[in-house]
Amino acid sequence: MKYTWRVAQEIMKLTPSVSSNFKTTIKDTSFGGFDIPKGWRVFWFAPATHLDEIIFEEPEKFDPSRFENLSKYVLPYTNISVRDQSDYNTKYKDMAVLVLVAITLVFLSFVFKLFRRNRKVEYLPRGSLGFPLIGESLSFVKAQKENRGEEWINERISKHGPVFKTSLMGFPTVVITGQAGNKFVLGSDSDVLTMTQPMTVRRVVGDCTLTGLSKPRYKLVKGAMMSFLKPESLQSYVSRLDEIVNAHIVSEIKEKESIKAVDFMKKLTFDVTFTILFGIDGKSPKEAMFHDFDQIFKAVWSVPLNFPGTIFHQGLQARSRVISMILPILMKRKQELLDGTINPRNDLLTWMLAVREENQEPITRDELIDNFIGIVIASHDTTSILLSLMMWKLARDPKIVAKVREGNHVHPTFASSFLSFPMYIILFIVSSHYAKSIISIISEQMEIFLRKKGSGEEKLAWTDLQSMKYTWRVAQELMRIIPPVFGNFREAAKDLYFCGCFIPKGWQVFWVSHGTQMNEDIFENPKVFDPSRFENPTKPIPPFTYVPFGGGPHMCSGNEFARVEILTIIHHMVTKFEWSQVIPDETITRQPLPYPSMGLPINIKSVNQS
Ligand code: HEM
Repeated sequence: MKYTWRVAQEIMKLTPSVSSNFKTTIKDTSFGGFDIPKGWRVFWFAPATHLDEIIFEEPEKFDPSRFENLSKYVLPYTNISVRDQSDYNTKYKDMAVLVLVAITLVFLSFVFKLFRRNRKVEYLPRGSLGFPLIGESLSFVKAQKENRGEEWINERISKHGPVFKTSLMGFPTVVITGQAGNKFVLGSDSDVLTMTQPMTVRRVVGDCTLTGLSKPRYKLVKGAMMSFLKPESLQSYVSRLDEIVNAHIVSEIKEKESIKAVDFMKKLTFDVTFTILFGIDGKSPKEAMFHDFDQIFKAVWSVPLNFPGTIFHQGLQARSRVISMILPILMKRKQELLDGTINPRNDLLTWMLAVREENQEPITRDELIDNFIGIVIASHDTTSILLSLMMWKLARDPKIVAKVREGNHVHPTFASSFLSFPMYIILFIVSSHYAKSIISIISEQMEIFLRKKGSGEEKLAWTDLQSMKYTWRVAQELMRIIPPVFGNFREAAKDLYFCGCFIPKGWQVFWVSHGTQMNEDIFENPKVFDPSRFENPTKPIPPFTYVPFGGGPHMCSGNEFARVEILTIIHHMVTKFEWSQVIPDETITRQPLPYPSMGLPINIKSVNQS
C-alpha cells in the first residue's frame, strides 16, 4: 500500500495534524552558531520546512510521488509530522500542560467575575424587590391614586436611605432622591443612563420620539423644537395666542353657570397647541384628533393586550387614524415649502419639515409623525393639569376673591393697583400665605387689564406676560408642592455606582421631583404654600433641587411655551370670571398626573369688566 501511504504523507506535509510545539533544553547547547542555555524552551514549526521550496519542489502542489525517492526529495527532519515519532510522548505532555493552563485561566477568570459580581451585588441599595413580577407596583400605583406617592417614597427613604431598590412596572428599580441624585440621573448622558419608555408608550406614541432617537438624530429633532420654542421665537405668537384663548373662552363658557374645569382646560390647551404649534386651525380635524388623542392617552397607561375591545387596541387604532389625518397635512406643507408659499416659521410642524442636518438630511416622516404625537402627549396633560390646579387654588376662597373684587369697584380708577390701598393693606395683614397669593394674582392681573384698557390696547403682548411675575410664582409654587410630573424612569446602560451603591446594567432608575422640592433643608417650611420663595434673589434655589421641568440634557423643551400659555389663560379667566368649587373638599388623585378627583366642577359667572 505504498501509494496510499504516500498520499497520507503528502496530506500531512500540506496540513500537518500537529504543526508546532515546544521542547525544553536539558543542558546548555548550541545550534546554527547560537548558544541555547539549559532550560530554555525551543519552538519548532512544521510548515517552515514543509513549504520551503529549497527542500520541496513546488511545495504547495499536491504530489505524493515526491515520497517515492526519499533520499532525493526528503531530507531528514523536513517532514517532521511523520519523522519525529520518537518525540510524540513529550510533545503531547507539553500540549496537555498548555491546555490545562488555558482551562485553569478560563476557570479562574470566570470565578473572579462571579466573585466580583457577588461583591457588587453586596453593594446593591437596600430595599425590597417585593413580589415576583409585580414587585411593589400595586402598592405604588395605589398610593399614587390616593395622592400618597410622596408618603410611599418617604417611608422607604426613612427605612433605607435616599437611594433604595424596589421593583416597579415589572423591572427591578433603583429610586434615587436628593440634589446629588437628581444631578446624577437628570445630568447623565445616554451612554450612562438611557431614557426608556414602557412598551405601551413605544407602541402607541411611536419609536422615533426624542427618547428613541440616536444621538445625532436626537440633536437634530430637539434642536428644531428648541429653536421654535425658545422665548425669542415665541414672542411673535403672543397676540395670536391671546386671540385664540379669548375666542375659546367666550364661546365655551360665556353663557354657562357651571363647568368641569379639568375638561375645559384640556380642550382649551388642545386648541392652543394645535393652532399655534401645529398650524391646524379647522374645527373638525381638531375635534376628531381630540377624541383620538384621548384614546391614545388612555392606552399609554393601559395593560398591553392587543385585541378588539381593549384600551390598548383602541389606542393603536386611534394612532392609525391620527397618522392618516396628519400625513396629508404634512405632504401639503412640504409642497408649499418647495413652492415658497409658506413661511417655515409658521408653526412647529412646518419648521420641523424645513430644518436640515449639516449634511442636508431632513427629519424623516416617521420622526415627524412620532414627535408630533409625542409633543401632544408631553405638553397637553401637563399644562392643562397645572391650569386646573391654579383654578382649584383660586376657587378655594371665594370670600377673599369677592373682597378683592370689591376693591376694584370702590376704586376703579386707582392708578397703580386695582385694589384700594387701605383695603389691600388690611387684607394682606390678616391673610394667610395662601390668601395673599390669591389677592396678589387678582391684583396683578387686574392692574394689567386696566392698564391695557386705559391705553386702548386690546391684546396681550410679550411685555405684559413678563410683568405677570406673581402669577407665575404661584404656578411655580404649585409645581413645587404638586409637581405635574412625579418622576420618570431611566435605564442603566452599564453597571453603575452611585453614592456607594451598585446599580446593575439594565435596571431601571427612577428620579422623583418632590425628593428635593419638599426637603426642608432646601425649601424652608416646605408644606407652606409660599410663592414668595421664588422672588428672593439673595437666596437663589440651588441647581437640581427644583425640577418640575426636569433638568440636564432631557429638560422639558416646552417650559417657556407652557409659561406663556398658562399666563395668557389665567389672565383671561381671572379678569373675566369668578368661580367657586362645587365640591369644596375635592381631593387630588394621581393617574399618574395629579387631577382633582372629580374633574373640578365649578360654579362660574362673568364679572363686570367696565
Ligand atoms: C406645565 C407643563 C409641563 C411640565 C410640568 C413638563 C414637565 C416635563 C418634564 C419633567 C420633562 C423631563 C422628563 C425627564 O427628564 O424624565 C419634560 C420633557 C419634555 N417636555 Fe415637558 N412639561 C410641560 C410642558 C411641555 C410642553 C408645553 C411641551 C411642548 C410644547 C413639552 C415638551 C416636552 C418634551 C418634548 C420633552 C422631552 C425632552 C427630551 O427628552 O429631551 N412639555 N417635560
